[in-house]
Amino acid sequence: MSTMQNFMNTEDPLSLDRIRTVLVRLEDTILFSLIERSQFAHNPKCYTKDGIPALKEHGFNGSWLEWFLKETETFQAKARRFTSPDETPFNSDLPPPIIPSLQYPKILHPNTVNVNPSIMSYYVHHCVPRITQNATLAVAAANRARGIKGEAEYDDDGNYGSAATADLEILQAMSRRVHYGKFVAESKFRAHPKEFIPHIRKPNRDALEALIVKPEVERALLARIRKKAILYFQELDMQGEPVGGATGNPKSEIHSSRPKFRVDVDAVVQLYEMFLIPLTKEVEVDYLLQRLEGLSEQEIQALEGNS
Ligand SMILES: C=C(O[C@@H]1C=C(C(=O)O)C=C[C@H]1O)C(=O)O
Repeated sequence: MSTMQNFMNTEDPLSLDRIRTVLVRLEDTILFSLIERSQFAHNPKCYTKDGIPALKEHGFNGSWLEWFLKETETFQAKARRFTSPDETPFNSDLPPPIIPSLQYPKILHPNTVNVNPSIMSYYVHHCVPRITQNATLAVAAANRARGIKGEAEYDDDGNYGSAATADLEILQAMSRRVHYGKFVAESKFRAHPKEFIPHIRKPNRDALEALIVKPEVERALLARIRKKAILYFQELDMQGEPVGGATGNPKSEIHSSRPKFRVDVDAVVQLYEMFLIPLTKEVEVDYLLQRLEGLSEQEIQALEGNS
């Protein structure tokens, strides 16, 4: 489903149920992109400023991933990706679209909320090492078999382009997911503006968070993510039988009781529980704190009267 269908072809773009279906669909995008990235080793030199010396020779002063992101977002900006209110770029100095922007309905209040630097930092330092563990250990074993020991090329398989392509899919999907919190916040605000306005006028993050948090939705989400991760990540052999799991087939040479997973299931549940959900709530509160900016006292009172 294209971004446009989220806004242009729906009678109620701020229906909380509709917004939540977008978040559910993004779960699949994120999980399958994590599977793609998990095929390649950590390749830590792709994430450090001087990891790939050729970049500086080509005038870029950043990491391989940052270069990949800048080049990709530059093209996407020309193709008007970032005129959509649900896309938030990691780079700021991007060119304008070469074709006219689509006329999206004015749904969100003008805002400057962009938490992509936090997404990038968490992804590079906490996510990549964990989701690439299987491939990294396989590269290390292959290197040891060739007599390469210790630090030398320990967790590098040279797949810098393929790994960065998967990194971008994950980063842009996580960014979309987290910044969708703006639509969630707008929907909740419009439903009960009178409840929110006092805590925006006199900024109170805790009070605003108490108004937006839905523990039952979070519990259901985490249970769903664990089920999806177990289903999507389990390794199957050519016959579609679980690898490493008890198959019940006496001929199977694999009788260990622990199935093998391409990506660590707990890592993905924690990605949501420890990072994506908390950051989405931060985005909701950050957005709400900007929700009255530019409105006259009369406009604010009209909002209060409408609730
Ligand atoms: C996104 C929402 O707001 C909050 C954030 C959630 C999340 O990040 O998954 C889930 C429930 C709420 O605590 C929502 O209400 O759906």
